[in-house]
Amino acid sequence: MDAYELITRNATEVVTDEEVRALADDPEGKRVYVGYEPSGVLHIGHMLTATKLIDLQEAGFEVVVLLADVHAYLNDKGTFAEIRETAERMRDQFLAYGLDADATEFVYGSEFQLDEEYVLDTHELEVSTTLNRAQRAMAEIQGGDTAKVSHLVYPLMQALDIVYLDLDLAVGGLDQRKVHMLHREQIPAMDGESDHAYEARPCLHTPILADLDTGVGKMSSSSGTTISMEDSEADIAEKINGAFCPPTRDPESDDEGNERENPVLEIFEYSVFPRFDAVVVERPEEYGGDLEYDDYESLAADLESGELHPADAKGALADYLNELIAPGREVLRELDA
Ligand SMILES: Nc1ncnc2c1ncn2[C@@H]1O[C@H](COP(=O)(O)OP(=O)(O)OP(=O)(O)O)[C@@H](O)[C@H]1O
Ligand SMILES: N[C@@H](Cc1ccc(O)cc1)C(=O)O
Repeated sequence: MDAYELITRNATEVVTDEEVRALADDPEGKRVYVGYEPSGVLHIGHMLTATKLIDLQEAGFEVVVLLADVHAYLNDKGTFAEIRETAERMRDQFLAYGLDADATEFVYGSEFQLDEEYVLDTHELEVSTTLNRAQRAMAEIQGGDTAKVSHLVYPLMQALDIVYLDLDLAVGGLDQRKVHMLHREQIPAMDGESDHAYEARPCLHTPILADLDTGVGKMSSSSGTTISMEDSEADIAEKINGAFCPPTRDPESDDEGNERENPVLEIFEYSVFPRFDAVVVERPEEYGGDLEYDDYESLAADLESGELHPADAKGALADYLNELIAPGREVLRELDA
């Protein structure tokens, strides 16, 4: 796989393709980040972007993980002291998940977001951005139903982080795209207080997983079922066993099932195949024996044709997910001991 393929595999969107191709021509030492509101426990949504960071690390990028403590505070996720404590827990889980400790820089937002130049730059963006624009950027990020003033400052600061961390590429789930678009439009128009380059950076967005039980809407940790590093092997098996996984999809039918995604296949595609060379589905001899897949497409085709039964696919998915999650679970156990 060449650098461009590795950088962009499983990305839903890159902005712009031309800029990302230029990075792929010489990725060594380029800087990329994902920012996370510290929430204590990594869930499968965080893991998707972390998997992309692992790809980028392999391609030669320097990875920055922003533990966005100030942003979590602005999004009403707790007191500042509580947020700082959960950030520390999250850092260890990212390393356990497979990020290379020597090539990953962890930065707290509060390390630079309270500096005078940064604060003045935020104010400059407050002057140049309409209320409507900031609110739209936050639509998929804002916690709670009521927009607060803090929710309007939040996306402006996120747009500025990309400048202050001297990044060459910003990565996030597709829910971050409007903030990234705000970055691309507003930053080049700034006067700016600092020596950083006020230039728009390319962005890469990872997919949003569908709800595990229904395949409709977004998998969410506050409602519905999600997989996290707190889950035991038995929890994972139970959750995956209950997941929506229709055996076949008939494109001609207007049955409701066709509007749903298949979360089991999504997790195979975005979380499992990028981390394992091959996937083995164990089956008793009487049902045809083990199946081995080198790529996602052949597994999906077998599920579609009926060669692979959903129950067998789910069993394998639970095993592979457990393997990915086990080291982080161990870290949590040690922290709580
Ligand atoms: N369904 C999903 N699929 C992929 N990534 C997701 C998903 N949900 C959240 N993320 C990612 O996980 C990170 C945390 O997002 P967020 O706090 O919104 O998730 P959450 O804990 O599920 O929140 P909520 O309970 O409000 O839905 C973000 O980086 C986001 O892009
Ligand atoms: N907006 C991100 C968190 C974040 C904060 C600041 C950033 O610079 C980047 C990302 C989220 O929804 O989780």
